[in-house]
Amino acid sequence: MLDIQDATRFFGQKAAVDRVSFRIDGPAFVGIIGRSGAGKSTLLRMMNGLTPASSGKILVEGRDVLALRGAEARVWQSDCAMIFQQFNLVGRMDVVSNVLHGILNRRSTWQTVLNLWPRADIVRALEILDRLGIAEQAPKRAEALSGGQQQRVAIARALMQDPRIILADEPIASLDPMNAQIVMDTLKRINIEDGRMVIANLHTLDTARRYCDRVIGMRDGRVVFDGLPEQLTTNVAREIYGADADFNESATSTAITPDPSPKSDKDAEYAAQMLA
Ligand SMILES: Nc1ncnc2c1ncn2[C@@H]1O[C@H](COP(=O)(O)OP(=O)(O)OP(=O)(O)O)[C@@H](O)[C@H]1O
Repeated sequence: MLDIQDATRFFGQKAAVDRVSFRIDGPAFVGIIGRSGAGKSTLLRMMNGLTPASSGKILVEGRDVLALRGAEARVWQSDCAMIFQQFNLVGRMDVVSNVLHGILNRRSTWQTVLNLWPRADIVRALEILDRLGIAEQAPKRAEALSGGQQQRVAIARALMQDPRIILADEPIASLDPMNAQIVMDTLKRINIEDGRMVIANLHTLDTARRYCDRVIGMRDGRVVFDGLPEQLTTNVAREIYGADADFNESATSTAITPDPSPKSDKDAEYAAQMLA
């Protein structure tokens, strides 16, 4: 379904992404790991057209999405929704409007300016929020929510697009362990229940092992590992990170320790559901 062939991106003389090739056939949950500057974000941004490629192809069902322009490129962008570390919500806007922004490019300018949305779209946005356990937050300003709740709103906004692929760039890097788990569980659930492919840049090995069907390791713009989570041994990780013998995995851990004061009862309830 997704076939990346020699994807390359130069910034000046430096190849941030250097002849990356891999293929993902089904709706897998794929993690991309590697140290800071390895090229993970650039690769994800190339996939959905935010960063143009210098060369290479990204074929989706045989069509090179790197070559798409104008309306076709926008259709592709809504087919592969992106989630960011900093959520990228409009903080002063209410939650449901943020979710509706997922389909902003399907609206006319005057409808957008007047903030007019068809009832069916509003109902769908509320249904998605309900599915993610945050329906009661719908009328609140996005900036009033906890980080974990904001990331779930960002996931809801992505789902509003009804994408085939969700690209998540360090989706839990700004979250505490409990909220990180809720967000990862949410992405996993969407992957399994909806059959949407998820590709997530992750900075912690235990998260990659726990949630991913496949892990891709990048170093200096190149793919240096592509395998199953159980093949991601400490030695392999050391190679990917270019670390020396005292490389300590626990430094990258997001292991959950019981949180005696969850941010809200709803969060705790949602976590319990997810963990059940
Ligand atoms: N817009 C840009 N202009 C110039 N150089 C860039 C730009 N974006 C990324 N780079 C460079 O490309 C390389 C890869 O960066 P990238 O952000 O893709 O890495 P990363 O693995 O996602 O790292 P991090 O985890 O820190 O985000 C880095 O050397 C970075 O400095």
